[in-house]
Amino acid sequence: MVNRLHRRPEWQFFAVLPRADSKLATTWWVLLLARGVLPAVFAIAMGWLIGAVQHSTALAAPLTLMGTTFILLQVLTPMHQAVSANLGSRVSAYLNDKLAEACVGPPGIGHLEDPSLSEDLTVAREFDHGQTGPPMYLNVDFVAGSLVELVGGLASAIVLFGYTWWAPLLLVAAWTATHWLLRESGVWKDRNTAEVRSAQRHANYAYELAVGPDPAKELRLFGLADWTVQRFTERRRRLFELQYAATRLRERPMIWSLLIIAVANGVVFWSLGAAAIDGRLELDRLVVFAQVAIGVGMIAFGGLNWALDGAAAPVAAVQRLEPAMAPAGALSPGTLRVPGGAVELDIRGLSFRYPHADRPVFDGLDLKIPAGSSLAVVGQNGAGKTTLAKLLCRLYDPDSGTIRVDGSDLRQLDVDAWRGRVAAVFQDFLKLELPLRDNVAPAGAPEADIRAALADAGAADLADLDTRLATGYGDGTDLSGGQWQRVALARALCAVRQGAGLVLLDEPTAQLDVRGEAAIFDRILTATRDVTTILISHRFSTVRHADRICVLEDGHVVELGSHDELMALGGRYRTMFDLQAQRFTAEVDEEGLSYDTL
Ligand SMILES: Nc1ncnc2c1ncn2[C@@H]1O[C@H](COP(=O)(O)OP(=O)(O)OP(=O)(O)O)[C@@H](O)[C@H]1O
Repeated sequence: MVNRLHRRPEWQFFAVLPRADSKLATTWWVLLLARGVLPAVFAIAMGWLIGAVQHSTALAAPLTLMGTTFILLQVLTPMHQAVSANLGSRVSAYLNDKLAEACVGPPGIGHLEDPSLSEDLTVAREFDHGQTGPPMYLNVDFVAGSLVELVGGLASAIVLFGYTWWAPLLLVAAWTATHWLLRESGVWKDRNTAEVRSAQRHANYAYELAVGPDPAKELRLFGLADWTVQRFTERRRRLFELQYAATRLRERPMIWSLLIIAVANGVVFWSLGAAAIDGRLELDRLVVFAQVAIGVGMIAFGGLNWALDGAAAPVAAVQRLEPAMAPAGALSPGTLRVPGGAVELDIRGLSFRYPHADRPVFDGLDLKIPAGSSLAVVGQNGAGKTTLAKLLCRLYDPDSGTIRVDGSDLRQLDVDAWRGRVAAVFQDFLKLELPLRDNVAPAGAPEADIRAALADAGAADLADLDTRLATGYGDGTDLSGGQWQRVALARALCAVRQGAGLVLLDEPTAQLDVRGEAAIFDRILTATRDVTTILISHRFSTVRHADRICVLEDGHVVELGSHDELMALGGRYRTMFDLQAQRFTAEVDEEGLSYDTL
């Protein structure tokens, strides 16, 4: 029972408030309780004043109480609103931190590619985006307002006990019954179903398509602008339909609610009236009890309302994500470190399947890569080349089989220490909105190494090291696709200068022009000659320079050897090479530079 209560999103929301800011949360609760009880105090003060007038006693005390209560009612509301807005912002900041920790914390990346977590990730950002309701800084005030009503209703009920025990019980039961009867129409139920979350995610995606500068080009070019707007509108409409269905008032329970409330109030007010006529209830007490009897109705409008539902859902999503992401992105802990220099890799019986994927990418892969050698990996799209690079970086652990690094199982190595020994350029490499210097050496490196790495990548004159590589900043600039790729290459080459023993290059020259690629590739090979290099590429003009080439197919190595050996073999490699060669002719340009075409 207590556990179930703890798991409720509403509970999680209230538990987060003091964690976000304990002082503000305490102030928020104190103001909330004060605002809640003040209407009942005002009713008592009014009764007191009427009594004083009736009995001609001193008016100063009841008038002071009434005045003070009235002023407090006026003053505490804006104060509470300001505290709520502040607390809401703190809660957002707290949740953002938690979310960032949950995403960045795990050493692997399985949790970020796990489809079962992506919907919660969308809902979790609602406290900031406010796509389906008010954002957190507004919502905390709405929650406060509803709780003030709830406390007000309860305070009124307590005062009503002064009249008789059954009246408050009857009214509280009646007003609470409306909650129960209207629960099907109640917004705290059905608003965060998997269907709603999925609709929300689709709406979010459509929105990002519509506003992002990257998709903007092709959306326009392919005439998809209207389609995007339509998709966004449709998904939003679907979202609202689902929310409406979850929140619309159902007729029958509504009629029952009205009936119960009418009967309960009728009984209480009939009793109050009868007592007043019989002379059992003086006018001053009648005024107080009649006011609080009406006040009990506030219970119906307070508490579990849509604001609390909207505020609690993202909190609950963040709380769910925290424990779910850690195991999904976990890797077995290791402590070993490999000595410096080039590493030897020995892959045996490697099997791996992405979470929730129907089939494995590898199912018994064997491959040995001698220290200091270069290996090119070729194969059709989807053959598993990038996945192999991810496994070698230990972004995932294999399901079975081993990857041995200088004889040690990769799983037994200290993850951070191993990653310090690996340099990689992925197809979707990182573009940091930071100066060129930090893009080349995010963890810092001597300036001479940064400049040398840039020169090796053919980017010596690209920009000043302190130029920020991003538009949207006063001093920033953006680069072309090929220029960015040179920066990513420089980052890997700089890491080699800092002691990396394995370099993974996944289509490192895909965005370079043929001449740039030819000029740069020899320099890359020279810069990486003392380390183990794995090159993934569809460009056979670059692939042929590797010491050995391996052809991946269906998760297995189907051919392995030098360019000449594989050409002599006349198998897959030869076929792919010849196919590409037909489209190229060797050229010597006006400067006498021979493009290394096939
Ligand atoms: N995050 C993921 N979740 C599930 N499946 C994935 C994921 N990433 C890749 N895959 C699947 O794994 C297989 C191997 O993908 P991978 O990216 O390694 O191929 P690749 O050989 O690098 O392809 P390409 O030449 O197109 O870059 C593909 O079938 C792909 O659909």
